[in-house]
Amino acid sequence: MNKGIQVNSEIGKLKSVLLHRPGAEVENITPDTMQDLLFDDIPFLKIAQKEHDYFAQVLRDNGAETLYIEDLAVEALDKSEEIKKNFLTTLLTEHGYRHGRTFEELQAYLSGMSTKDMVTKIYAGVRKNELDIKRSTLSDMAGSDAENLFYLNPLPNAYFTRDPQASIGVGMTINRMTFPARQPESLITEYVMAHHPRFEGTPIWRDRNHTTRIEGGDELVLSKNVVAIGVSERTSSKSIQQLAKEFFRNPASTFDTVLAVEIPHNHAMMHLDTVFTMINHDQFTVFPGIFHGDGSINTFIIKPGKDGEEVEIEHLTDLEKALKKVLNLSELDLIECGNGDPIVAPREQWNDGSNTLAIAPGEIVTYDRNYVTIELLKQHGVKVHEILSSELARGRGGARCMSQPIWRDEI
Ligand SMILES: NC(=[NH2+])NCCC[C@H](N)C(=O)O
Repeated sequence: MNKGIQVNSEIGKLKSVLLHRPGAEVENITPDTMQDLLFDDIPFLKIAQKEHDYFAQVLRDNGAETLYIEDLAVEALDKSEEIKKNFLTTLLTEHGYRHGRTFEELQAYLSGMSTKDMVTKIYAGVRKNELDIKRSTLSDMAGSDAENLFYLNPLPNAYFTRDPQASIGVGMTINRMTFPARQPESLITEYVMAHHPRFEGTPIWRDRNHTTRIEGGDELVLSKNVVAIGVSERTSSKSIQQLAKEFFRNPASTFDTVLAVEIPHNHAMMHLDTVFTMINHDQFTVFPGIFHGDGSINTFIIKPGKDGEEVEIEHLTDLEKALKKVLNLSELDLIECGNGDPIVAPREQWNDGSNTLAIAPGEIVTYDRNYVTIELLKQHGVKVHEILSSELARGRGGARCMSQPIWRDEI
């Protein structure tokens, strides 16, 4: 077992990875809550679990240790009664419950369970009909709160373990998530990082106590010194600049370059990794829909500042040029999702055709349904492991989104 974190690339052989097996939370999505819960449909849980187990098996068969974050959370919270209590208090407070009847009843209900059941329940959500709380507050009887059937909403996005945090180098960012539906997920990461013995002493580049937001799907480790970050629906330019400064300042960091890439702000492309992933030293997938009509795109190379400036920023509008520059490459192979076809590319992107998980240089895991992109990848010499995707894809995330590497071999 490797302790701590080692992720100095997107492509080094994958040795350990964090997953979350979709559970009862997925069955707590309804047509009315779907949008707030960031889903476009309701997956069939039994099949989603089968598909997820298959995905995990492919990773194990190829030499990766699979760790389930829900298990690590139980181990971390079981370290002491106090840790468990603080976690619950914070969770409830962040949901807006402060000392008072509901707070106390929820606390009693959840802390009366085994830690495993409690964690499972927190993912699944706590329905109002599970507790018999006699309340006479107006918010329980009128307005939008009264319509909500949950005291604690389900966390159906939790199987996208990529997003609540990001492993970068020897450390992590623990992320302030954009939407309330996902904010509790990074609280779970925070407790795992702080209290699980496996992660003792791990540097935290940026914690979740910020007002500016960032999500792991936007954070790509291109090399030991370069991180690419999407300026997206989920990640703001302010967070990127703050994180860049931390990389340049913190002696535990080896990163001296941040490449910010501005992508369209919409649900189909909520993170950079839905339109751009790294496959090999010089190979990437890219969705052509991110380029402006003239083929340009805003990219910004951020470096440590000189002459008292915080940082130095160079603006380039050519992605290929920017990548060559930061990675010191003379040639680059950008492989277009759906072969750039105006129907196939957006169709396959919608189901994460550009979202690949590299498990070694030139070797990836990706959804089977995106067969046009897969064929093209093979023509470009990429070794492809196809995984099942009927139900998992309904959450708008693919193999990279469903995995948080914590150890990769150096390349
Ligand atoms: N790394 C990713 N692209 N993750 C996809 C997350 C999808 C999820 N439904 C959300 O909207 O948050």
